[in-house]
Parts: sequence; C-alpha cells; structure tokens
Amino acid sequence: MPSLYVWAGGAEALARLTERFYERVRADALLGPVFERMSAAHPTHVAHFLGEVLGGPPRYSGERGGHPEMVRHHLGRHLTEAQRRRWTELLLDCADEVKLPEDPEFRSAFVAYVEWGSRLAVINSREGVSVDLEAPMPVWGWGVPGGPYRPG
Ligand code: HEM
Repeated sequence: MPSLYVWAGGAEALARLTERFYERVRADALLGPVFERMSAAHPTHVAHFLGEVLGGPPRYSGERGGHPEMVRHHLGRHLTEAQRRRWTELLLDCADEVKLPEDPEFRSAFVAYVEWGSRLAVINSREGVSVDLEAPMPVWGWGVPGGPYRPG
C-alpha cells in the first residue's frame, strides 16, 4: 500500500504545492499580512512537514525541530476562522493547480488532514491556550476508503 506521500508524488510534488501556495498567500489580501515576515525557506519547511505527516521521510523532525516547532510558530498569532478558511481554500486550489492526484480517496484523506491541522493551528494561536508540546507528529493514513483509487 503506497503512503499518501508516495501517492501525492513525493517531495517534488509537495515542494511544487507549497511554492505555489505561498506565492498566492503573499498576494492574498486576508493572508498576506499574516505571513509578511515569513522566511524564504518557509515553503520548503512546510513541504517537509506535510511530507512527514503524509508518511514520507521525517525531514521536519530531523532538520527543523519536529511537531513542537510547528506548534510554536502558531502561538500567539490570533488566527481567525476567516483566515483559516482562506488558507485551506487556497491550499486546495493549489493542489488542483499543481496537479496533485485528483482521485476521491487521496483527496478525502488530504482534505481531512488539512481541516484537522488548520483547526488546531487556529486553536493553538489563541491567547492563553495550553498546548501539549510533547504531542507526537501525526502520521495520516487513507482513512475509511482504505487505500488509493483502483479503476474498475
Ligand atoms: C494543516 C495546517 C497547517 C500546517 C501543517 C502548518 C504548518 C506550519 C509549519 C510547519 C510552520 C513552521 C515553518 C517553519 O518551521 O519555518 C508554520 C508556520 C506558520 N503558520 Fe502554519 N500550518 C497550518 C495552518 C496554518 C493556518 C491555517 C495559518 C493561518 C491562517 C497558519 C499560519 C502560520 C504562520 C503565520 C506561521 C509563521 C510564519 C512565519 O515564520 O512568519 N498556519 N505552519
């Protein structure tokens, strides 16, 4: 059974996704200001993080500081539901644009993770939130469909 990472097209596909995504984020009226101080390496870091979550190599844990590092980046940012919605909408638009697999099984798992992760990012960004920095890196699977699309 391929991982979601392999099915998505691996490191190269995720790098294409985040490069295009943060280009569009920068140009977006609602999200541009939120990301105005992100580093040039931000898209690469997020591609590594996503790759690890989707069952690829643990590059974000190995090179960047793992799950706690990601959580720390969202602390105190007071992200809103409107910003979260735009973030997920743009990411899914970019998944189409850079041609991630379109099969129902992959997209169902991908959307589920994006919905889960983005809602946690908003919760972690609130004032006075108590976060579990020990929480492990999630590794997403295929969920109820159980595996990739098979024609016929
Ligand atoms: C599945 C959902 C999400 C994932 C996987 C994710 C992942 C990440 C990661 C890995 C970083 C740290 C990058 C680094 O190490 O340099 C980060 C930073 C950040 N994220 Fe997220 N994020 C998610 C959702 C969101 C949402 C919904 C927003 C806002 C609407 C957001 C806003 C930010 C901001 C502002 C930063 C810091 C950027 C900077 O360095 O200036 N994130 N995110």
